[in-house]
Amino acid sequence: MKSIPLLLMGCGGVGRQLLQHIVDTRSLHAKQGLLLRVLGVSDSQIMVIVPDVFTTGLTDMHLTEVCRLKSSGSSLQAMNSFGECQILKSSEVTKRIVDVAALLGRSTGLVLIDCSASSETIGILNRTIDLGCCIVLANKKPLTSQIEDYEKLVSNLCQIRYESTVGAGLPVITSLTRIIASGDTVHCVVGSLSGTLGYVMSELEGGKPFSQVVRAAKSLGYTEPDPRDDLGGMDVARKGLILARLLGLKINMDDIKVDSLYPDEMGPSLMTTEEFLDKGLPSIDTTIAERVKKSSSEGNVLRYVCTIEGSRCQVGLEELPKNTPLGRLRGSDNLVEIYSRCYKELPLVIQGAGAGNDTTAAGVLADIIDLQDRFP
Ligand SMILES: NC(=O)C1=CN([C@@H]2O[C@H](COP(=O)(O)OP(=O)(O)OC[C@H]3O[C@@H](n4cnc5c(N)ncnc54)[C@H](OP(=O)(O)O)[C@@H]3O)[C@@H](O)[C@H]2O)C=CC1
Ligand SMILES: N[C@@H](CC=O)C(=O)O
Repeated sequence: MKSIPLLLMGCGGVGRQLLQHIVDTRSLHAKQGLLLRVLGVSDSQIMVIVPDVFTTGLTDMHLTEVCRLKSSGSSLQAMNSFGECQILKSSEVTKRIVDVAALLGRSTGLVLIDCSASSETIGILNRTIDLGCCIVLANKKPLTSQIEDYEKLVSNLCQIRYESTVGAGLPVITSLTRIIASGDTVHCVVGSLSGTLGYVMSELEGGKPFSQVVRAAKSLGYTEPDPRDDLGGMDVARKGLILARLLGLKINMDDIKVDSLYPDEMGPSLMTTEEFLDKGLPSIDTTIAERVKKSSSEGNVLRYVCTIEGSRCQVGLEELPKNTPLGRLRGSDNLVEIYSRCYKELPLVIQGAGAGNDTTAAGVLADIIDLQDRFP
């Protein structure tokens, strides 16, 4: 049996669902000769880790308890009632991850998984890569900071997978990587890359208030921890930047034109997320409803579109005819059109659920399995 040791950073909606998928697919993976050995799990405060990282892993009972505690809002500290686990404070976590990476990187191998929504993980991901380990990301932030960090992270493509950062479980990165590897030239990528904004825009067409549909998107697990990341266009811009960099553009976030759906005075430095949801959003319900009504009266719909063409990447709200592929999009579906030498008149189209814990965690799990040849 091939054993793949894993360390997971981030135990929110996606991280917990990943643990659940790992437990649920034990017999499937055993038939394929694979054992996913979860050595440790961390959130922003605590890491739970096995003392012997060479041979053991957290049991399925441990993993289920981690999910139960985090879902109920409890601290992972309560895992200390399981004698077999070590509990580390956040100040001790980085050192332990690096120690484990140094021990396992060039022996059994290790996959460090980033299901956090933090930009603080960049340093540890880079050090882990240097120690010969693999990384799998759902978190877009490490890939969308300065170009030097991005180039370091992707310097050895055998060690990194990040499919879920764009399109959740959809094969967007894989498809583009294959097209590029074949020598085909990509001229343009255009699409709706936000499950949240896709859901919000199509629900608004039914006349529901903006504030209500944003709350629904949050409870369905589509939004970022702070939905302003979605509504302000930053989350789509990050996905656009990841795709643009994959296409070879040496650009940073500052080079992307981003349209926001909420005004500056509702920004994160001026109100909390709860204030934004309770007071900020309802105050713009009418403005947004009028915008939707106006576009509908002209036979159009509003869609939040990302376009990468030449050296330009831009994201923003566009009025599109109802009867176009993007105009027909419903719910959290993403749609990506890739125009290249081979896909010239008719693009390669990738469409499907683009957000949600289940599909995102499935994408992360598939990335882990895709790395299996790196393990002895
Ligand atoms: N939901 C979706 O549809 C998709 C999500 N993603 C990405 O997946 C990631 C996770 O999303 P989601 O699960 O919804 O987010 P959540 O906010 O539910 O979870 C984030 C988790 O990360 C933990 N965390 C924060 N900082 C750190 C840190 N420095 N080290 C370790 N853990 C940390 C948080 O800890 P604590 O619990 O203590 O707060 C929390 O457990 C995000 O980056 C998101 O962009 C990508 C594609 C789709
Ligand atoms: N908040 C994101 C989740 C996936 O990246 C979205 O709505 O698409």
